[in-house]
Amino acid sequence: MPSPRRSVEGRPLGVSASSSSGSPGSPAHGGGSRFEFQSLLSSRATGVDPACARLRASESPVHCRGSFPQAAAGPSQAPPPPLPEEDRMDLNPSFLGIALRSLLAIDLWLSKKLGVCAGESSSWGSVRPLMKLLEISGHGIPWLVGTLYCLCRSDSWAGREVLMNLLFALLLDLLLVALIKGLVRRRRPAHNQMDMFVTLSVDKYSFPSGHATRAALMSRFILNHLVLAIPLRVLVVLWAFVLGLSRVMLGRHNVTDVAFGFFLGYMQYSIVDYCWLSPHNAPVLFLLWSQQ
Ligand SMILES: CC(C)=CCC/C(C)=C/CC/C(C)=C/CC/C(C)=C/COP(=O)(O)O
Repeated sequence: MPSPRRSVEGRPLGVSASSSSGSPGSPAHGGGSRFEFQSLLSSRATGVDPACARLRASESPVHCRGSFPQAAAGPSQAPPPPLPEEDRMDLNPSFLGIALRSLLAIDLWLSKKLGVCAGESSSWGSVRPLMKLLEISGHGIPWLVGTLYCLCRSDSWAGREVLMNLLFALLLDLLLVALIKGLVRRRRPAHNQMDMFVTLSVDKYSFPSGHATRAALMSRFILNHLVLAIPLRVLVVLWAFVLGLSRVMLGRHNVTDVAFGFFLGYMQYSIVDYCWLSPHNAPVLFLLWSQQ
């Protein structure tokens, strides 16, 4: 980020970045952009912030030197029109802002480092086919088709109940992931090749990872409703973890997309468990199904 003192064009205090190419307000995109200075008095939409006024009047070294004609011109001169909100960058962002930007920077850096199967020519390009096989194992379509098939074949009420809830869980997952992807609209990493097996339109976005939510949701569901030997239980957890990791290795996602995906999938299971469908609370659903 250019130093405010070096790129002074006008007024003291608040900094605004006006760029024609970078993302607005983002210091990460400030390269080549023109930085302007604007009085905090004019950058605040309403009233005068007393702290800013004090700084402007007496404590600003810039102002004291008297090297800025507009600042020195006195209160009678009309303040310049405020820049659009998206062109401004606060000089003293909050601790949360700094923490989030740092997390984002670490996320992007780590995701790029881990994206070793992003292309055939990448350092681990030879394991890309295996990663893509894993991708299919966590895709929504095989899970939906498999559940519907088992539901049709099931001849016990207990089995039907579990499968009905599994179907509900899968549909809830698709809905929530599509909703969040559509709201957040985070682009997939630049190094991703968009060569995925059947996608929905929101799947051009990466936050959260749908494979990670499914991995967490399905593994929790299986561990709670299937009686499995310990090695198989370990395998289920391992599958979920490796599937999440493979999303970053394939370059499909950043680490935070997968981490949040795991969290969301875990929480989705809690919702499904809480709303557990049974012939007692959803008799119509079960009667309809039994007439198929
Ligand atoms: C069969 C029934 C009852 C309903 C069909 C519902 C439906 C719209 C299914 C679509 C399944 C589908 C195409 C899911 C996309 C899965 C996917 C590619 C997710 C992206 O994962 P990500 O980890 O890259 O975010």
